[in-house]
Amino acid sequence: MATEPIILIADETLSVQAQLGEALGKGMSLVSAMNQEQLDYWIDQPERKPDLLVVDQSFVGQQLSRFCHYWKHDPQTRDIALIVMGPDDDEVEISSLGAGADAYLRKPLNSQLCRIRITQLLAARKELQRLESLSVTDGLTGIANRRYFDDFLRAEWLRSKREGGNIGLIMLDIDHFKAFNDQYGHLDGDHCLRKVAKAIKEQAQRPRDLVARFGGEEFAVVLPSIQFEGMKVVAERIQAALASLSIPHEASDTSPVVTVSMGLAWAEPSSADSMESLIEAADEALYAAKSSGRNRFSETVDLAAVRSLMTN
Ligand SMILES: Nc1nc2c(ncn2[C@@H]2O[C@H](COP(=O)(O)OP(=O)(O)OP(=O)(O)O)[C@@H](O)[C@H]2O)c(=O)[nH]1
Repeated sequence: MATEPIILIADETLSVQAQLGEALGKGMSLVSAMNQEQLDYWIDQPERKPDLLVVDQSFVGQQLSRFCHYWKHDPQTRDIALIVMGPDDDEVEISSLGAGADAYLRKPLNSQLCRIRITQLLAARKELQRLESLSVTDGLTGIANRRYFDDFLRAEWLRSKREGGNIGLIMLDIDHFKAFNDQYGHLDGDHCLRKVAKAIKEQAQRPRDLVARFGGEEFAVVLPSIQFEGMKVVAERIQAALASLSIPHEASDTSPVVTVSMGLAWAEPSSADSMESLIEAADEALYAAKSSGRNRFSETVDLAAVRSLMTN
């Protein structure tokens, strides 16, 4: 996949597109929109959206400050940096910046200034993304952390509720991990956690799946839009992946290699259920898998039973 930043230029004149192309040179991918339809096309790209939009004031006309305001608030576009090009006019510049544009370029364009502004904005954006990614990543395993898991599950829960979809959750816990640490030491314990995290992540392959470290030696897999039978397939794949990892665990009385126990829960979110009830259901199932011998998965599908447990 191309890692070059994508700059979207929305301007009805070809000469501006050409000037910016020349000014920016290599190392950036330039795409253009000559009308609103083409702009929408680029913004709707599910895989790779532009990193920066450079839009001419006349492209949006009288609606400039409204456009900037929406751009910075709409979840679809707010992460795309915004530069407005317009006349040599303080008022237009002030209203663009005041409404949320990240920078303003006066026409006729000065190529050097364009390059500097765009490069600076992209660098600042990259740094912000780096910091954001650190705050949602587990330092030891490199997968999502608990904070990200909470936000992600909440968003998916609300989405499923809105769209009448469903959502699956698998909670996993490494078997006899205390004994593993005692036998091999904490450094090997950390190494084992990294390998297990990677193996689990490789089994949740759909773009909207999430694997997170829930805490300690516990992991969570969120599977949006899945049928319950599909969850079992993922759980079986995880078991097989752990078996082929084959990390020795001499202190385990379950298996000579590291294994995991899993709890599966599935819901079609309704107003009667909460996200917490789904976590509770998966936890209950995990507990059942541990009590019935470990290295297996259990299912708690009945959210109603869990609901009554929580309210009593
Ligand atoms: N090395 C290492 N160990 C951790 C980390 N986080 C949690 N642990 C250890 O994980 C162990 C969890 O132990 P328990 O909760 O008793 O569970 P268990 O030994 O896995 O037993 P069962 O879950 O019943 O199979 C504890 O010894 C923790 O210290 C970590 O980041 N690194």
